[in-house]
Amino acid sequence: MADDGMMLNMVDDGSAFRALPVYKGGHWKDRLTARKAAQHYQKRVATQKQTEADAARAAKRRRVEKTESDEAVPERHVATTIPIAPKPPPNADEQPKQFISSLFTSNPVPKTQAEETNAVDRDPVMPSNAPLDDGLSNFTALGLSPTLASHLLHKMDVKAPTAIQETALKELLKTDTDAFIQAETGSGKTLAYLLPIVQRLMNVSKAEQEDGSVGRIHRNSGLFAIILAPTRELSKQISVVLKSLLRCAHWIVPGTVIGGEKKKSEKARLRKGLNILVATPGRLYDHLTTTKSFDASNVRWLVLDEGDRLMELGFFDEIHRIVGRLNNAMKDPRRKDIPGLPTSRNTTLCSATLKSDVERLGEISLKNAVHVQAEAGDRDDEQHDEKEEVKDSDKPDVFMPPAQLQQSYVVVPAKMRLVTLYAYLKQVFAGAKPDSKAIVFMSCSDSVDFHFDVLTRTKEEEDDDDTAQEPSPTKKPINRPIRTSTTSTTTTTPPNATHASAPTISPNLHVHKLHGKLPQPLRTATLSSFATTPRPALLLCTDVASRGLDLPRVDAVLEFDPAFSAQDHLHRVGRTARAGRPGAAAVFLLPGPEEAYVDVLARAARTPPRRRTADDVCAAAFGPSPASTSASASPAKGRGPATPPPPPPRWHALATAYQLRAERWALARAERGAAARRAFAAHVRAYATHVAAERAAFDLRALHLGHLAKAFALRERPAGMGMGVRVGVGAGKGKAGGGEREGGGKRGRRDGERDGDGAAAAPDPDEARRKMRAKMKMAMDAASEFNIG
Ligand SMILES: Nc1ncnc2c1ncn2[C@@H]1O[C@H](COP(=O)(O)OP(=O)(O)OP(=O)(O)O)[C@@H](O)[C@H]1O
Repeated sequence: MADDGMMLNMVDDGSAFRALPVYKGGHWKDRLTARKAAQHYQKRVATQKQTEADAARAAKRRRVEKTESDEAVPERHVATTIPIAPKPPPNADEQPKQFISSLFTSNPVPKTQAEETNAVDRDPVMPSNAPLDDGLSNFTALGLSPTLASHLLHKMDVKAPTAIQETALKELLKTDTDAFIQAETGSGKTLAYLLPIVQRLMNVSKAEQEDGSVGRIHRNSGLFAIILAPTRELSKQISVVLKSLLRCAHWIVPGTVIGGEKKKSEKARLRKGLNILVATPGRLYDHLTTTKSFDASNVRWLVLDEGDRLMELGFFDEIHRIVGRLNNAMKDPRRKDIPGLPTSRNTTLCSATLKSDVERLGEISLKNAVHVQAEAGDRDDEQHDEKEEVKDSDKPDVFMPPAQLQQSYVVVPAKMRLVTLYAYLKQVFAGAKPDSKAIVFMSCSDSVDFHFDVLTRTKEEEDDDDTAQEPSPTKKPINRPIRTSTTSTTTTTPPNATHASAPTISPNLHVHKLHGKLPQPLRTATLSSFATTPRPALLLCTDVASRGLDLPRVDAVLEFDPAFSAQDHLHRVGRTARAGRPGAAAVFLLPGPEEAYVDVLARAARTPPRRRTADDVCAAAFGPSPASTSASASPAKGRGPATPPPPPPRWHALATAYQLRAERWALARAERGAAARRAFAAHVRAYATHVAAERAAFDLRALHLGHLAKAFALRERPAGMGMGVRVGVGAGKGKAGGGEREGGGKRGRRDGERDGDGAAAAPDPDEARRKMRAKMKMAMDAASEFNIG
């Protein structure tokens, strides 16, 4: 059954009193569609006016009747007699009926208003994570050797330290201490903990050259530092930075054990000897317990990078055991006393946040740690014991995005999400630099797959679509190999046409997708392609790419689906505006309860986020209305409507045409429809997993599934999804209010948050949500999918 967004296109009965715009160029079907959409819009406005006039006349008649007779008409009866739609004309049956995809009707009214600050030009903001260019801070002044400083400058293009690097070098180069490094995204935390370690190991070798008292470090001198990262991707990234740093100290040998290859080769590497090891916790613990040749007795530094992520992925127990083993290893008789290196082991914990789970990690790994932060004001009391750390954490989390990041939110009705995504991306890449990149975050893998296919559908698929008027489940599927990147589709639309058919996002765009269900080698190849392509590139991904990944030249981040928590949001938007570069981030919000999320955004922003609407984005992307469509018509003389309804803006037709093409494409092949339905169902399930503090903004019961289906190029809400999801009465009006419900609305009233657990199995909704969120994470980006060793 069509939802209320699907309107029957009534046959033109000749009542149109205003010439329709003439559409030129493009495919004939799209021109037809655009024309029908315009007709439909005019008819709807006329019908609305007629309905209002009829209602007014009926009310007047009733008032007159009431005064003439004591028989009053009951109010509710009156209500049902008001015509809600015009009767079809007598010859309607002779005309072909067509469903018109009405994107612009029955959309909820946004609650938020454009802020005045939107209109004001904001002062340029100084980047908060940029290298310091005050002329005072340079690496040699902070204690780095000229060799290392020159290597940074000439080989790594790192001229001056960032604020966190400056503080870390001051604290960690000369003193032996545990440290908790906390700084915003993209501020250079990796070099902040690597530089002191590398410099001190280089100093040891220097001492040997001067007085011959210490043997120069070589691969068999011992393992001095271990860096633990939560995922393979992050470990590899750290390893790349470390290797490029050590090109000026080639005798210091780095290595990795992160799984994904035969353990035998890792064992061989460990046996050969390494000085600095990058590892994932599971794999490291495995080697600590099973690899006999693995000697950890000389370890002087343990770094726990991305502490919050380590905890989220459940590595607490492994790290606890690793710390215990390393403590024991310090008493090993094989331990060498090397002047210049710390006598006991120093541990550094890096985390963007100071949440309680990170504190737990600190409790088991840190002792009298210094708190290394970029802002001087936050370092008043630098010496903390573990208890003091816990006290500090009682203050609100001060994790903020980089100051130069421009944040905005776009209020997008559910039905318009797909077309607005397309329009938004068109805008991002219009006139962008040739190597500009953008990332779009989605809530689940199925949604990423679906949107990747929709945005990159090929000409061949579109042609296939053109021949299909109806769904054809019997057609053989096109054998599309698994691909994670492709060039955006080209269409037959001539560049200067009147845009009856949707143009491409950008002719040279290289589109990628990344999520946890893809095999590891594909993920690695995709990331590498996205990072290195010289063309404009787009990455559609889940939260697999939200933490720690340092992808170059990302100018824009779009949260197509809002993050599951404010913390996740900050990590996601932190993929842009790195190391002082500019960046923009936007999040799509549905009109209604979701707009409450603006408060969460504002709390996690240094300046209030700007507000835009789907109309703003689409109008800008599809082009402004031509003068002919905005000119006001002269009032009609005599009886009849005093003012003709304004014609729709031209972009309505273009947006509608885009939507219809996507729908036709999805309907044309059974496998595409199935993918769309899968994405829809997974999206709705993911929707139920927002953290408790933000759940009010993401109320599953307020979700209009019929409208949302359109965002997945479906013409109606898929029936019988079996998601265990129920949508409440408030979920849009629909006919008789019953069309929106899964399972006829007779299921439990609060089962929206459950995923097939059944009501009895999940008595505590919070617990159920937590479980479901954990499940979603596992399905999207969690440890199992990273194959963490
Ligand atoms: N002093 C510097 N000057 C210029 N660029 C730098 C400097 N230090 C680091 N960078 C660059 O900044 C980028 C971000 O660094 P890094 O990944 O270490 O940040 P981070 O703080 O760990 O971010 P996240 O919290 O997102 O993991 C990298 O591309 C790195 O090469």
